Amino acid sequence: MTLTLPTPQNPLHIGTRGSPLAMAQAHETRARLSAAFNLPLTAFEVVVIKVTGDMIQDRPLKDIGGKGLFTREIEEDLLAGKIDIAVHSMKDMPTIQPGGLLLDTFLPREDPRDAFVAPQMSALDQLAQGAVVGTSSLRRRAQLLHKRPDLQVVEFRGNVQTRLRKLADGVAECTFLAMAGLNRLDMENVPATPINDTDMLPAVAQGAIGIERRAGDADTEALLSAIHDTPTGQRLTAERAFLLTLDGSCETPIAGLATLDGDTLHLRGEVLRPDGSEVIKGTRNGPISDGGQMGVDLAQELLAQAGPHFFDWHGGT
Ligand SMILES: NCc1[nH]cc(CCC(=O)O)c1CC(=O)O
Repeated sequence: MTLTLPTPQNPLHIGTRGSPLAMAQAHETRARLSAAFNLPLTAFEVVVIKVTGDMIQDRPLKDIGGKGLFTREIEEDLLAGKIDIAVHSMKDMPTIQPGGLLLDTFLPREDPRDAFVAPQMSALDQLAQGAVVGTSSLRRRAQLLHKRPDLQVVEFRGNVQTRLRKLADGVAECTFLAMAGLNRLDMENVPATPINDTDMLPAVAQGAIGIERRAGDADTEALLSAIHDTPTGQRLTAERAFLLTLDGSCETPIAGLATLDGDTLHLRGEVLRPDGSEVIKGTRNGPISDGGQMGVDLAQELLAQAGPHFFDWHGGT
């Protein structure tokens, strides 16, 4: 079977959200595909798709329906053939894809850590008693309150640029962003300090870009296999199995990170009560090929420790 390559006359359509970070990720995907097959950039066309999550900026995500809001329209266009691939931040992706779609291509992972972002400070312990911190992430909020119950957390939605503007306007004294986003947008001028993953365990899949395709589209499958990063895929297999077993939704603060050392995969995971009052953590080490099962096992261990009432929280505030 021969592979039909895209051409400027018949380009491959790359679907993405329109945020600056999403656009940077789509253009990175395009550059990698063009380089892998020695094709002109014009053999790939970036198609911007409006998604509900980007249009509603004034309400917390958990009130308007959570993660799927950033992907539904894009996945519909992919299934309808309006685009051929969709580029996503893996941390925003549900663990199960709609029928007919596969999400199994990953670009080399960026720095998975969170960054502490504040104009005058470089670490959390410099924040005064009772300081106001801005984040819309339930995970970051719970992790912060666990360490510093004195802090006041205010909702901070929007893309990287919006959040930096709120910080400049004095809405909060600091905020938290993924290092990956800052690096991909070349924002060296942002006052950001990476936080050790031992101090703040990142979200599952943070820093990883995933590319979704239609099942059965053999040409696209062959194209994507040329830019897939196997180590990133191995790490995400463990982290996403952990998330899936915990049934992670936007309402449950969950963190997880896998790292590789030779043939060994090391997985750390934690679940928190949203108010930060309790954290349950665990680790697994094993052969890389067991990553998925290690994710399941670790999640089951944490669920057993948490007991039936740990997750009894349904927003309200
Ligand atoms: N939820 C928004 C989102 N999705 C992915 C990233 C950052 C890039 C990444 O983790 O790949 C961000 C912004 C942030 O958390 O600062």
